[in-house]
Amino acid sequence: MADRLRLALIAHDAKKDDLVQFCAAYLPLLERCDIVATGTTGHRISDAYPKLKVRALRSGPLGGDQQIGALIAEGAIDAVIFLVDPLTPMPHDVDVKALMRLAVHYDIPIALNVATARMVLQAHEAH
Ligand SMILES: O=C(CO)COP(=O)(O)O
Repeated sequence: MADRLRLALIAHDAKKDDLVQFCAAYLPLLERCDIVATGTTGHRISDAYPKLKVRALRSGPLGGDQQIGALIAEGAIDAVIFLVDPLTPMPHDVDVKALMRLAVHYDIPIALNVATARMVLQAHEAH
């Protein structure tokens, strides 16, 4: 693993506020991460926390999930926090599935809700 945690942050629309709030609790740790995010999520995080280093890719429905999947395949991501909305059908569901499939295949921790996201960052903090 690289010195700085290379963290992917993604949230569906109904979960973006939860992700912004979640990040508030881990700002010192997140300041030591290289964060990559899907477009709208990345801009929400950057606007809320200008000190964080966030690289915003395409919006999820326009290829952002696929870009993060490709980074996973290249070995460029250490962990994914992806707050998914289980109640809303998504036009880009296949892209979301593909990202999850690659995270599973490459054995990259992927947190799909806040409870697991806490565990992922706490495990990193403990190192
Ligand atoms: O749709 C998403 C993930 O599937 C998130 O994309 P945005 O961060 O661009 O909203």
